[in-house]
This record gives sequence, structure tokens and C-alpha cells, in this order.
Amino acid sequence: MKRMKSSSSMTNLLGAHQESAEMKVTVFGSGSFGMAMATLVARNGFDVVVLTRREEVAEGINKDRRNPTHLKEFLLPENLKATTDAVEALRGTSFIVHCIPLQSTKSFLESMKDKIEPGVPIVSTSKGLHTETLEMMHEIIPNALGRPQPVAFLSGPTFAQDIMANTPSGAVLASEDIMMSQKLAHLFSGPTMRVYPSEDVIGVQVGGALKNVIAILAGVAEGLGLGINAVALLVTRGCREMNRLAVAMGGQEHTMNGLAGIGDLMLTCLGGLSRNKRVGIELGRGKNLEQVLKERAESLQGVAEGVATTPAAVKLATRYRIPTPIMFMANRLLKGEDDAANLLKDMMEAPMLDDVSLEMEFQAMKYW
Ligand SMILES: NC(=O)C1=CN([C@@H]2O[C@H](COP(=O)(O)OP(=O)(O)OC[C@H]3O[C@@H](n4cnc5c(N)ncnc54)[C@H](O)[C@@H]3O)[C@@H](O)[C@H]2O)C=CC1
Ligand SMILES: O=C(CO)COP(=O)(O)O
Repeated sequence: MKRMKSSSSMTNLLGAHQESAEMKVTVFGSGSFGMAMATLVARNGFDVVVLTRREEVAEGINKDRRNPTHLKEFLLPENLKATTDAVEALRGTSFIVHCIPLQSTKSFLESMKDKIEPGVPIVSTSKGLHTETLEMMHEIIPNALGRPQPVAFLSGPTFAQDIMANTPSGAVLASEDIMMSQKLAHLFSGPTMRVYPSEDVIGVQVGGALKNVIAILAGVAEGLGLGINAVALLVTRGCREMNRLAVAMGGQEHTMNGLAGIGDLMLTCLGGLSRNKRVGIELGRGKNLEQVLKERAESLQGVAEGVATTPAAVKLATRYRIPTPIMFMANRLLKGEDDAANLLKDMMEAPMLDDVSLEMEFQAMKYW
């Protein structure tokens, strides 16, 4: 296919999809979401190259048009290729879609910093908070690269499998520059994907990170066999915690009421495909976290970002003095400090404090 000679600036993104056949997109990561994003933009006509760590994955994609480890039931578009060579993956690229788990992003990007052109936009799809530094992707990316880089954040209720199946989905794409959000949102949009541009970089990222924490507890309730009332109770009260913390951190309430907030929370907590909810289900059934994570790693079930995000979420809630008893419950459970049944009993017995100030509610929390 015909390529633009130099495609590293935002101006090259103007006019897509008309120019899509001339633009190359690089996707970092060949896991479930890397494959879904690569397929989505390939369907929009871009030449896509997936950067993978594994030769057999690159070979499967290039020769058989299937990823042998993730979503292998789906035949991939012909204009989607893969390589293990970062220089080849990035040569002449117009933008990058980053689909590497958040906790691994710093070391991954540090190793890539000399290979990524400073003007190439990176669209991050990673959902989480760094366990130790509490950073989000808008901090991790420039810190790892050691320079500013145009960045945007795509988040919403988008299970990889449904994107591959080409059923209707929607998401939000945020960057500090609304013009850039609009252009990039357009590149992901198509007959089965609506992407809404936003400037709320914080809200979009916090929504995607915290919904995974609540999803673990939704899974726990299901694993304990407590019924849908209990799940709805946890998810709704969890949503309130998520919104309050996001706003305290600088996110906008309307973002939390949209696809990147409640939309993703509903999908993850109530849909059947969530890895985070699955971790919770196993914990609710009595397995310990170590056992659950070992089994998931052995069967390549993919990252459950909520596990590493939960300790960071409670530290941020403490920093901002936001009462988040459900997130604290998740943290105690993951740390093995209490069992699920006890924690839920405590939650039901906690005093009703809805008509007091946030600070009084924060001080009245039991565990922290
Ligand atoms: N799977 C889904 O439905 C969705 C996932 N996401 C987010 O996308 C991100 C990626 O998720 P998935 O693709 O589902 O995870 P996954 O576990 O299926 O794949 C992760 C990929 O990253 C690679 N990777 C991990 N550590 C690496 C490192 N240090 N260096 C190089 N490559 C590394 C793995 O080899 C794998 O290809 C997560 O933050 C997730 O929350 C967002 C929306 C939907
Ligand atoms: O973020 C997701 C969908 O929007 C995927 O959720 P899980 O990571 O829990 O599978």
C-alpha cells in the first residue's frame, strides 16, 4: 500500500479516513486488547503493525492471520501484520496505540524511548493506577520517555471480544487538546464503534482504573452466591466512591456519568467477560489471591488490572480524604487481611452516614 513519506506529526492525521490507506498505525501489545484495537483500526483501512514479544505470535498473525494465543477464533484483516522488531514496527508510523498493562508500561517505554519519534501521538488504552507511584498513564508515559509526547487516553465499555465480533461499542478518547481528541476519535470510529472526544484526561483514566476495583467485589458477591441485589448494592455504592474520588482528583462529574465511568463500570461488573470480576468470583468461592493469579497466568487469561490498582486507589482516597469503604474492603480482601464473608457482613453493619460531611464520613470508616 502507498505510504506517507514522513508521518510523525498531528497534521498527518487530518482528513482520515480518506488518507487511511496511506497511514500506518503501530499497536504495542498482542494481548486481547492489542488485537482488538489493531483489528478496529485495520477495519478502518489503516496499515497496522502489532509489536509483540513472541515470534510465534508474529508468525501466526503474518502467516495464518490469527493470533495463536489471544482471541484465536477471529480471522484478522489482511492489512494487519505483526513483528517482534520495534524499529520495523515504528518505521513511518502515524500514531501508536498502547495496549501493554499499566504496571509494565514504565520499563517497556523506557526501552523504546529512542525508537519512538517525539511527535508521534500515543493513544493509551491501559486502565489502572501504578501500585507504588500511584501514577496514571498521563504521568507514566512522559516520565518513561523522559520528554513530553502527544498523548491521548481511550477508555469505555469495550470488551475486546465484542470489538472483534464487530458488534456496536462506544468509548471516550481524551487528550488535553480537544482538536487532537477529535481527530484521533475519528480514526477509531466506524460502523460499529462510536468514539466521543473529550478533554477530561483525569476523569477518563480514573474511571477506567477504579471500575476494575469495584468489579472485583462484584465478582466476590457473585462467587459467594449472594444474589443480584448484593451485586447491585456494591456496584452502586462503589460507583459513588469512584465518582467522588475522580472529582477530588480533578476529573469531571459528567465524564463519570458517561461511557468511561458508569458505562465501563456496568459492563465490567455485570457483563460475563471481565477478568477483574472473574478474579473476584474465584476469591468469593474461597481461593486465595496467589492461587487465582497463578492459575490465570498459567492459562494466559490476561491481566486483571484491578488487583494492582486497588492498593493505589485506597492510598489516593486517603490522600484526598474521600470515604471509599468498598475500595478499602477490596484492599483488605486482596491483602488477605479478612475474608469476603466477614467484610460484607461488616459493610452491612456499618453506620448509615449519608447525611454527614465527606470528612465525617471519611473519619468514620472502620479499616484505615
Ligand atoms: N481486554 C479487554 O477487553 C480490555 C483491556 N483494556 C486494557 O488494555 C490493557 C491491556 O489489556 P489486555 O490486552 O487485555 O491484556 P493481556 O494480558 O491480554 O495482554 C497484555 C499484552 O502486553 C504484553 N506485555 C505485558 N508486559 C509486557 C512488557 N513488560 N513488555 C512488553 N509487552 C508486555 C503481553 O505480552 C501481552 O501481549 C490493560 O490495561 C487493560 O485494562 C481496556 C479495555 C478492554
Ligand atoms: O476494561 C474492560 C472493558 O472495558 C475489560 O475489563 P476486564 O479487564 O475486567 O476484562
